[in-house]
Amino acid sequence: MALSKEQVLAALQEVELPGGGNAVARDLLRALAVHEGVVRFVLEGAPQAELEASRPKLEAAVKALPGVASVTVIVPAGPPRGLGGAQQAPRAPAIGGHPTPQAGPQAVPGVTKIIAIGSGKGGVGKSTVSSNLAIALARAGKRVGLLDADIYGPSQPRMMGASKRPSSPDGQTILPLQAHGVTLMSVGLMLKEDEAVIWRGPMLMGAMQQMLFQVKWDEYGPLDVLLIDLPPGTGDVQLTLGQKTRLDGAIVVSTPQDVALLDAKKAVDMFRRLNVPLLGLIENMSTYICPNCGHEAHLFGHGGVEAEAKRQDLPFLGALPLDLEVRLSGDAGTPVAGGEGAAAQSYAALARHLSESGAV
Ligand SMILES: Nc1ncnc2c1ncn2[C@@H]1O[C@H](COP(=O)(O)OP(=O)(O)OP(=O)(O)O)[C@@H](O)[C@H]1O
Repeated sequence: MALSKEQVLAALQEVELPGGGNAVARDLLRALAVHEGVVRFVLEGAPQAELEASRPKLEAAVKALPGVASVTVIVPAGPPRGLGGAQQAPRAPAIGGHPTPQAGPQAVPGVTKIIAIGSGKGGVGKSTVSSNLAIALARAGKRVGLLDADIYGPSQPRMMGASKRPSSPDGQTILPLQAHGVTLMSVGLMLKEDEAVIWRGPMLMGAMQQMLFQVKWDEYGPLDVLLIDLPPGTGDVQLTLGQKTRLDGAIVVSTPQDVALLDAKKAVDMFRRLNVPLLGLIENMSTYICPNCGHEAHLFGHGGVEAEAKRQDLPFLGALPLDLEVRLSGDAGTPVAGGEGAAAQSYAALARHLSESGAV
């Protein structure tokens, strides 16, 4: 029988590393390839001296397997790197490795409910709604977590005004931050601000798994709800979440524009296929009131999302106006929901509705 990846992983799991644990459990393996007896992999995510010291033992363990023609173990030069190249604090785990096997969807420890916030199209305000709703729910007395799963364009660190790199006391567990009363984690917190994520599907899946299960979500107390700010569209991240954990609900954000609505319908369809209960649709950037003359304009149309919700027999959760204050406060890291104006009241009403309906 041909040599398999599983056999190689099993052999590597048996090797105790100088720093304790094994390379599989500590997620130090990258790009494992097994082809016609030729085995190659990269060791990454621990101090280089430890990786170098581990290399001969790991090579020997794989060579001892029947059917192995050659083994190449690469230890990249330089300090440990993670998140597609970001320099890491000494013991922080690397993010974005290949996913580890998991038997079906699992609960996230310390979290009662998980609600995903998605959109079909980018730029419709999904992250803005996520951060403001998280704060509004926290103000209403809920214990709230916010996971920025928008891996290619993480905006929650900026919107929530949190930029400290999360720490990891044991090199495995990642401690989330806290901002505006919300427990927060984002891939963006582990990247340099202008660094691009260039990952294939499996790396994304590994990163999502880590974000769910390696982050100590109950660091500041158990959470009533974890909101997940999804990337736009219907791709690997959405699918991984559906496979790795149980989502208790989904909210779809759209602008009233036809192009956005078309994609929002696809997001609705995706959640239905993943068997995630749809809590409803939100129309963002619905109306614009001119601050000078009070004239009401509908820059992206108006009412389209409510009509679509009706057509799909889904709750319509509300229309949020296009408001300069919303953009400015989001850019400043102090979302409007933490203040007292009309926008804050809209979000408070949304939080109340979700609480009263038992969704949160
Ligand atoms: N109701 C609103 N009024 C004014 N500006 C808004 C409103 N909603 C969102 N914005 C602004 O629009 C921009 C895009 O919003 P946001 O990042 O929340 O969208 P997104 O759907 O999460 O985008 P992406 O798909 O790129 O992650 C931001 O600058 C944000 O401040």
